[in-house]
Amino acid sequence: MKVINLPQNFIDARPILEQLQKHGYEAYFVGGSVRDTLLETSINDVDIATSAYPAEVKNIFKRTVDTGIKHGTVMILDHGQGYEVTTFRTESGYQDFRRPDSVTFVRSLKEDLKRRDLTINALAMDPQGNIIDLFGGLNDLKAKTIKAVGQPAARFHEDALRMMRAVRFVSQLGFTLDNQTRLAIKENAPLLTKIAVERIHVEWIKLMLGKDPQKGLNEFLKTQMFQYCLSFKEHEEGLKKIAQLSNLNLHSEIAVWVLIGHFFGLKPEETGQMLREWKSSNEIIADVVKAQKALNHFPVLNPQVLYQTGLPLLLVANQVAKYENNALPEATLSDWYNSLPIKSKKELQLTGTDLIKNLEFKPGPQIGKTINSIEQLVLNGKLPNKKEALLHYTKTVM
Ligand SMILES: Nc1ccn([C@@H]2O[C@H](COP(=O)(O)OP(=O)(O)OP(=O)(O)O)[C@@H](O)[C@H]2O)c(=O)n1
Ligand SMILES: [Mg+2]
Repeated sequence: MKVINLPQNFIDARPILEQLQKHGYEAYFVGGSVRDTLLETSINDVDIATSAYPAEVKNIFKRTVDTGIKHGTVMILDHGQGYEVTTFRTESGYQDFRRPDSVTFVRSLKEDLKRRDLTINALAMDPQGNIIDLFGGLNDLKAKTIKAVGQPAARFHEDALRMMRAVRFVSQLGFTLDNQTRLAIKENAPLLTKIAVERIHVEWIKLMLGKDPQKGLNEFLKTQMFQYCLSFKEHEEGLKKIAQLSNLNLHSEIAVWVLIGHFFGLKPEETGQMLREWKSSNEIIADVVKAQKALNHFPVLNPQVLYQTGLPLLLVANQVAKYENNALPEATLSDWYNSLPIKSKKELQLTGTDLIKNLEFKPGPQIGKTINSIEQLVLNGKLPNKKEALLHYTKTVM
């Protein structure tokens, strides 16, 4: 099989492969970019694999950087943008179920592809676009099957994260999990506890934002992987409810966690606590907590809630509200928000300095308190947002 119209990323990288070939080595595109090209979806970066050893690669090109030399990866800068080239390799050991004890460079493409996770990820493509399919990847792409290369259990012992990757691809591609692969995941699911939570997190979000998250979630449940992902083990019912939602179609990580917190029956602060275990950033945690708080008010939103949440997070909460039939038309939500007299404190036409200059306030807590009260009055339409009026009110009433 040959890809006729190679995407531009491959064409740009082709001189690197050709130069390796000119020196007598093999060089191929491998991994996700080949898979996605065959699926006719867009690609980002291309991975290049070669029979040349790292020292040999460095001899051929003028400008290289040792980005992962121990694992055989060298970055080549000769052709504008940097390209990572990795020497064919096999691995051995895997005592920690995460990474090999040792990496051995080899000259054979087959040896390299054999230790990759899934058949659809074990395809190679030469610079002319010819596909090299040594493990049935093309067939599985056609049959829409997610299947481990060779013995599934062996692949999962090499890197237990691959079990999550398999189910993530079920969701992302809408493919079906091969039976043997599913069985092996079920047997080896406890190995997930050996994997850094950050890595599981990435796969989990990709799963939830995939094109068929229900399908991915059902496999996540069926294989029992959820039992080994932090507090998910206590929320089988919540996960099942989510897996049964129709048209699950979220657009952001924040929406994913708001939905989860909501269907797990957690209070916003408890969702925040769960996210700390998942090692989310403070920024994401704050946004999720805010959006879930707003969700609890839907579909009745007073100015206070609109103001505190902000439009982007209101729209996120609205996405989740859909699954409780509480959602508002987005235009209505935007209109409500846009008709707020002020969107932030910065827009308030009265500042602490005004109070000091005009009303002889002394620096101290009283200033903040006054500004907060005025902010509330303006927000609720009780006072116009005009400096004169606000000063006058402060002077005569407060
Ligand atoms: N645990 C892993 C991770 C990666 N790979 C191999 O390395 C390639 C590149 O890995 P990565 O970029 O992480 O994944 P992709 O398959 O490219 O998927 P994505 O589109 O998410 O980048 C994969 O296709 C696969 O051949 C693997 O065998 N086992
Ligand atoms: Mg990739």
